[in-house]
Amino acid sequence: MLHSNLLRLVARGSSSRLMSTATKLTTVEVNDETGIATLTMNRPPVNSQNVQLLLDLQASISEIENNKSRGLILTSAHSNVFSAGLDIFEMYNTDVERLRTVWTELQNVWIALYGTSLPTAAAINGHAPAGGCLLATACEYRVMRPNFLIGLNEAQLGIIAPKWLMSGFTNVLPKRVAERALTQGRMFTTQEAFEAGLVDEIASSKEEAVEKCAAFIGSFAKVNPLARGLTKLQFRADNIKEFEKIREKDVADFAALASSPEVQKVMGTYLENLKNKGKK
Ligand SMILES: CCCCC/C=C\C/C=C\CC/C=C/CC(=O)SCCNC(=O)CCNC(=O)[C@H](O)C(C)(C)COP(=O)(O)OP(=O)(O)OC[C@H]1O[C@@H](n2cnc3c(N)ncnc32)[C@H](O)[C@@H]1OP(=O)(O)O
Repeated sequence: MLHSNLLRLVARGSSSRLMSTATKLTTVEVNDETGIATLTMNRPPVNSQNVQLLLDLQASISEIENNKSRGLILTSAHSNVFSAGLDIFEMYNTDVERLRTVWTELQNVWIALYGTSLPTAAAINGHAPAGGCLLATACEYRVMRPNFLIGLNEAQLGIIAPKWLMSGFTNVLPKRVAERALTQGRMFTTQEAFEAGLVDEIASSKEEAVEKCAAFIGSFAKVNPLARGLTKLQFRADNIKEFEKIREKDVADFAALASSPEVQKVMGTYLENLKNKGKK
């Protein structure tokens, strides 16, 4: 008997296959004509990154690498949020072990996406704060729908993001612009992000964003994939090496910080504000 979690191929129109991964919060769809895989985050309402979503993202990235797709497009199933970043509910009033797991899995997703030799692009079809921006900037190319916000807002929350978490961001922006944005905890509108170079193109719909991402990935059609991938990784090697050196200490530092009464208090107030916002 075929278990529903087994890799199954479901016909979707004439030219794409929905490859149900052994996961529930992400789906992978491979376009048969282009060979490009679309990885969709689907954790309503805002794709907040709990441990399960982080694990599912890792499984989907591995699946796409193993099924010989030509590239990966990351997007969201929701109409106005790409990803709200880490699930703050999961980090609030919990034990240190859980916090260690959250952070370890965030690191694992980042390194899987940032360090893949496959061409990657993000179709940002909604807001992308904090961990949402982290995933988008781990990709090589970004296309965003208008009138949304993207950025690393940690400084606004009184939190210092580690260097690896900022490295995709600092890769794509001039140093001075990145420093100012990170110290301000600035959230860029789509237009501002485009003008600064944080996103590469603006698209009026999710479909158009995915098409533009596919065109970017298609631009490598005539390039030797091994040469392309190794060249990409040479650009990223310094950040990856630096991250590998500190990754365990980084987990310990995060768990200590996030479990401290001061940061727990910030989280509690933040969650209250988020809930009250919904009531207004
Ligand atoms: C704040 C403390 C963080 C603590 C970290 C501690 C130590 C860290 C040290 C260093 C590392 C720092 C790295 C952090 C990485 C992160 O990703 S932290 C997460 C930061 N994310 C945000 O600040 C985003 C918050 N959300 C929003 O701004 C908005 O929700 C949105 C994404 C712009 C969408 O707006 P919209 O109007 O569409 O929706 P709502 O705001 O009404 O939300 C709907 C629903 O979803 C819940 N929700 C939203 N965001 C989160 C979240 N990040 N985690 C969990 N739940 C979230 C919200 O509460 C609503 O729920 P409902 O009221 O039950 O419907």
